[in-house]
Amino acid sequence: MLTVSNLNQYYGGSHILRDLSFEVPAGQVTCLLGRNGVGKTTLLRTLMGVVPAKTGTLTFNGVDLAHTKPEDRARAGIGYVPQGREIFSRLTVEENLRMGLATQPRSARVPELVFELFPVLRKMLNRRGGDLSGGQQQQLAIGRAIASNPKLLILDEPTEGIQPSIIKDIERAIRVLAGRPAADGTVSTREPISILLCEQYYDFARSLADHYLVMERGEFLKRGAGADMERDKVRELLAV
Ligand SMILES: Nc1ncnc2c1ncn2[C@@H]1O[C@H](COP(=O)(O)OP(=O)(O)OP(=O)(O)O)[C@@H](O)[C@H]1O
Repeated sequence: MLTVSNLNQYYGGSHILRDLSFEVPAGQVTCLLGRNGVGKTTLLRTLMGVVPAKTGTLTFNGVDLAHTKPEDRARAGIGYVPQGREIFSRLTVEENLRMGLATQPRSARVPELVFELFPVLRKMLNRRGGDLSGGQQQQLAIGRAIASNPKLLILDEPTEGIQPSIIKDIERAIRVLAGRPAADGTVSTREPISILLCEQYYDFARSLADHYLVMERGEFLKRGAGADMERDKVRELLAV
């Protein structure tokens, strides 16, 4: 479980994250929603240590990570799929996936799970990242994060600019990772991964969320159970 307390973040003089406290419960899907520019990406980058938090505490499974580097957080079991994917366009798919093994023992190999979730990546192992479609690159970015064997996976708008068929694949992958039953009723025997999913696509978030958080101007405007998103009129809160 990830526990965040009184987190504050600034860009220069702008107060971007305002005293945020929340939890990402183990083995569940927590969706972070909010309009453009409210601070979602800044929050995820702060959780990952890409930008250091100004104040606040952050513990992951009881370990204080607030003053650690991104690689330490990755080593602690936090995987990150950044907005815009940030794959290496000149490296092959296989080399990109192997980047995810950087925090693993030398003998580690790309887990079979990556190819089970995204079979297209196996077919394209020798292609350069830059030659893949946007949707395939998103699958590669998620695959790379899974290769690091995370206990918590943080995804920043994985559906942004992605075609519907690949959105379906990504949704299915998140379900499998979170230990939900597949369409045929089978359930993976793997330990479920906790998911923190930042999204603007309401229906996608709604279909996956155990919990939701709605952000506005660096604060949480509303939070609750995924099952209550309709009742709580979350869709209206995201409308421009
Ligand atoms: N590196 C930066 N330097 C200064 N200001 C920034 C920087 N990155 C983001 N901001 C500003 O911080 C605020 C929050 O941005 P952020 O990207 O976290 O929002 P967001 O909710 O993720 O939006 P989006 O959905 O568009 O990515 C915005 O006003 C943005 O202009």
